[in-house]
Amino acid sequence: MGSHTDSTPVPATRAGRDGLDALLSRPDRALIGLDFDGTLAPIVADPERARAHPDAVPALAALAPKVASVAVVTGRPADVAVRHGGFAGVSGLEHLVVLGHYGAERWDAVTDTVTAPAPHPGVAAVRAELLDRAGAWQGTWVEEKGGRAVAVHTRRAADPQAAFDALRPPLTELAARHGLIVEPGRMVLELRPPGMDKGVALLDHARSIGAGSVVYAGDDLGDLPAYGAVERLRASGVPGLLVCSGSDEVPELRERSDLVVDGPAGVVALLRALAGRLP
Ligand SMILES: O=P(O)(O)OC[C@H]1O[C@H](O[C@H]2O[C@H](CO)[C@@H](O)[C@H](O)[C@H]2O)[C@H](O)[C@@H](O)[C@@H]1O
Repeated sequence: MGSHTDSTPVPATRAGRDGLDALLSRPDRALIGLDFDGTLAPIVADPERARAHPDAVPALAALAPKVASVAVVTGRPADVAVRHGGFAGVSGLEHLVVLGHYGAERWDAVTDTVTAPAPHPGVAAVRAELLDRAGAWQGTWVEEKGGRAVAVHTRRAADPQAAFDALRPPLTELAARHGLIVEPGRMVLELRPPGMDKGVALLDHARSIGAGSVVYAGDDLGDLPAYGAVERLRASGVPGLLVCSGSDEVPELRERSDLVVDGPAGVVALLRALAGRLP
């Protein structure tokens, strides 16, 4: 694990230190990718009340003009992440990109528009079946994600992990019957279309801007493909730094990261430190 000092925390791995060095020496070629929930926004019991850490936008606005690109890569619909993040119309974030629905959607600050594919018909079908069963799983809550996915949350159940484990097989069967996949996350099982993930989204964006280095920070299982993308980039000679916004809920991410920080407050401190190190 990296240790925090007053300045930039030090990655625990050689690859991570190379990624950080590359960012600091050529910031104009650096891509900063950030997950939203659990990374920029503290986890809360009600997903509709999740908001970016109060210092996140100022830190991003200080860093973004100094690097090639800052992209928020999230499972949320892009417009929801923009609203909950407070990302629109911010000086310094004129070129922010939000890749929503695991990269299926894209919001560009410069135009303030979202581009998205047509909704998958399976989503309406599973939504109808889930609403039929409303109340069957006590304490769970169904999040409707703009007609493009539905997520069953168990955080507010009496035993969140037991509810998650019990629901996973029937939801996997339901998703498969309608051509969808289940995306497991922190006390959430999301039913969504296949074919896109955060790794594809991050890699496409990195290639489209010709990134010379990549930093990616995440906290959840859905971020593992983005970690994989950074590892692929490293293998092709593009240095990268994997940051874990630490929690006890997802050890898989912590184990693959170069640097663990203390949740969204730690991510914000890192962003601020990076901005402070760059001209
Ligand atoms: O890719 P992300 O930006 O991390 O989004 C993943 C899911 O995040 C949200 O759920 C998570 O955050 C909630 C609010 O803090 C929390 O209550 C829940 O337990 C977490 O799983 C969001 O509601 C989902 O739609 C996202 O897919």
